[in-house]
Amino acid sequence: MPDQTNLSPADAAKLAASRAAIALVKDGMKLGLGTGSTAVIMVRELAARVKAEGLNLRCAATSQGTADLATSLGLTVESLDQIGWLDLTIDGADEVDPDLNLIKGGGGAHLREKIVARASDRMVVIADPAKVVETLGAFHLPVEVIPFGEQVTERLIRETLQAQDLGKRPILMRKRDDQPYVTDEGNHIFDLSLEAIPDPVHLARSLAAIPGVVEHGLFLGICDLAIIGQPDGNVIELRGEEADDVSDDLLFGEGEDE
Ligand SMILES: O=C(CO)[C@H](O)[C@H](O)COP(=O)(O)O
Repeated sequence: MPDQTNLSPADAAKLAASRAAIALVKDGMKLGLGTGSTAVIMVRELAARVKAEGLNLRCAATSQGTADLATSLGLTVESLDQIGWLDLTIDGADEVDPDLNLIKGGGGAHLREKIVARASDRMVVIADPAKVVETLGAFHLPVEVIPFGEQVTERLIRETLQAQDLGKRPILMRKRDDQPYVTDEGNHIFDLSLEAIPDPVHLARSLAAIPGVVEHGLFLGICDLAIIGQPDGNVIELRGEEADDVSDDLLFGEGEDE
């Protein structure tokens, strides 16, 4: 297992969050495994615990990359439909706000991530402190679109943003090696630079109503608990109503008001 002292502060925080989340795992559970650098640390830690304790788990992965990693480490990975419903999903996030609303999809997996999270009794987010924000939107908002007619879809997204006074900044097609990034489902991603999203519910509803949009990266009311790791190995848990006060401490320092 990695020694916390040899890690960057961000990785040490991700490791602390991962270990705290894995402590919630019980023998016989059906688990959703997230995607991203924090999820990679979590999957490695989980595999080590399964090996050490002989736990019997069934896992559904949120991306092919996570499925490959988990399988290579000896975890039992099945399709979501084979498992049916999950006890717990553990995943990273790009942003977490005081109401536990999230932006996800920095790793391009938010479609499967949202399906898996919604098919879980509990979704726990693991993150380093940089992911905690007061208002969502500084991180670009990923929107997965069907390639057919994607320029029309882009136009409809732009009109939606303009109608909500969010339309002044660019919409970029995500690229890899100068080619459109292709998701596990064969779709493309537009990244919306918005700075701030004052009304995430309104934006989420409008984006979901555009025909070529498959899924956006706003996860609203889905996360039950956010475990924010600290570089010193401690964690801070944000849950439901308490999240407001605790995330103020994370954002502004303990005891300080906004
Ligand atoms: O949503 C995701 C992938 O689609 C990731 O959870 C998110 O991008 C956070 O990634 P990382 O742990 O590498 O910061």
